[in-house]
Amino acid sequence: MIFLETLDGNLFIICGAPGSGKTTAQAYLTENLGFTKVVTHTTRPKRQGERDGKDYYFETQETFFDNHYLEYVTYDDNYYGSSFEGLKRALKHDKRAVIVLDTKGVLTYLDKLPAELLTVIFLELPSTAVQVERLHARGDKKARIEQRLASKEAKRDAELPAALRAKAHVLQNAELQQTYAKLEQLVADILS
Ligand SMILES: Nc1nc2c(ncn2[C@@H]2O[C@H](COP(=O)(O)OP(=O)(O)O)[C@@H](O)[C@H]2O)c(=O)[nH]1
Ligand SMILES: Nc1ncnc2c1ncn2[C@@H]1O[C@H](COP(=O)(O)OP(=O)(O)O)[C@@H](O)[C@H]1O
Repeated sequence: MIFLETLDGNLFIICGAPGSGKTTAQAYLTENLGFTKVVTHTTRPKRQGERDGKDYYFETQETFFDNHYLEYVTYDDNYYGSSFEGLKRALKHDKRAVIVLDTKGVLTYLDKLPAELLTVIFLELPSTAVQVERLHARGDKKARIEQRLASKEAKRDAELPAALRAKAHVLQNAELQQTYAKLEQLVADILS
């Protein structure tokens, strides 16, 4: 059993709509700013180029429940969950970790973990047209994009939920270098 009160350090949580740049922002934090990624678990099929244990732990409907979850959700008909072990491992490493969650998961984290541990970033897209363009550019097929954007979870996460307004730092992800600069500034503000 892992006790949540024994966790300390800084956990940055990134949320936002599909294609808002969550994975891109997370990679910037891990590759440039010394963060460790919390790898989460999912039953969704691997996208081209994704690797098991790096992008996600890819699970089947059967193996998904072999893990101990701090929380898990259904998103567009697949399970996604973050394990106690993964979180503890990432924070132990250098006490600066980053996780990508849907907004329901963010609310659970705010409920279960000490507030001083958490920084929440909500990424905003300039427009729906840009969102679709970026999902195409990532290699998602038209039918997949349509299904994903029609899901109730994607619709919910298109805008910052009211319950997160007081806590989330909203970052518009338009021009990428500017987004990176905003991330650097936020990290400097929080960690200094
Ligand atoms: N609550 C929760 N959400 C997760 C977890 N892992 C990923 N997600 C979220 O699941 C959603 C779908 O992720 P993904 O299939 O990678 O699609 P994407 O948003 O298009 O990159 C995103 O909002 C992720 O933030 C998790 O462990 N818990
Ligand atoms: N500011 C940006 N300008 C142009 N392309 C971007 C920008 N941010 C992210 N992308 C690209 O958009 C696609 C979706 O980004 P991704 O990080 O996978 O989003 P998410 O994880 O939120 O679904 C990727 O191909 C990524 O390289």
